Amino acid sequence: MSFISSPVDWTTWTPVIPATLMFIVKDGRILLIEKKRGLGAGKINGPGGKIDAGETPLESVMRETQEELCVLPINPRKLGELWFSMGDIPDILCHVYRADDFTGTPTETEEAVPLWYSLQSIPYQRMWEDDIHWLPLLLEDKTFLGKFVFEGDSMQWSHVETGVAW
Ligand SMILES: Nc1ncnc2c1[nH]c(=O)n2[C@H]1C[C@H](O)[C@@H](COP(=O)(O)OP(=O)(O)OP(=O)(O)O)O1
Repeated sequence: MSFISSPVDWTTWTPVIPATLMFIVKDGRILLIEKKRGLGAGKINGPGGKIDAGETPLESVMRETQEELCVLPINPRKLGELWFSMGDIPDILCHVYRADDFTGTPTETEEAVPLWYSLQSIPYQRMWEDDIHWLPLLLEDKTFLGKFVFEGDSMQWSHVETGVAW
């Protein structure tokens, strides 16, 4: 089923789970992960995860990137937010960061396999369906707000605006 107008009233939508994503872009390549467990296991994504109680989004994305890949982003900046109405699981608000450098060596952990891709060969077919709607904006250094309605793994509706001030 596809909707022309949103099946969700975003003016009253209330996220349950705050989360983060980090994309490190360096020398014409992007550092992604193959997620080994949890929500989205088997998919390719950026490192990130749920924000712990008492953490800021920035603290969380630094911790998650260190835990999942053993690297620390340098000068991260927030470029986007993703609002996910998920249907069968609690709704997620995800803060999206970009960094252009890092310290450490990307290393496989219990949670993730590090994968470098050239910016011309990002594997969108192995990623969440929404990613192709906003990751190109992040690569252009543009800010964005994406709103997505999912049923299971299937995206039912999407809207992305750019030029958002965070
Ligand atoms: N649709 C979509 N596109 C892109 N990215 C995501 C989604 N849905 C999502 O949930 N995500 C991202 C947001 C988060 O970075 C992860 C989900 O976090 P999760 O792995 O469940 O959180 P952790 O804290 O690492 O997991 P546990 O430690 O609880 O296992 O996916």
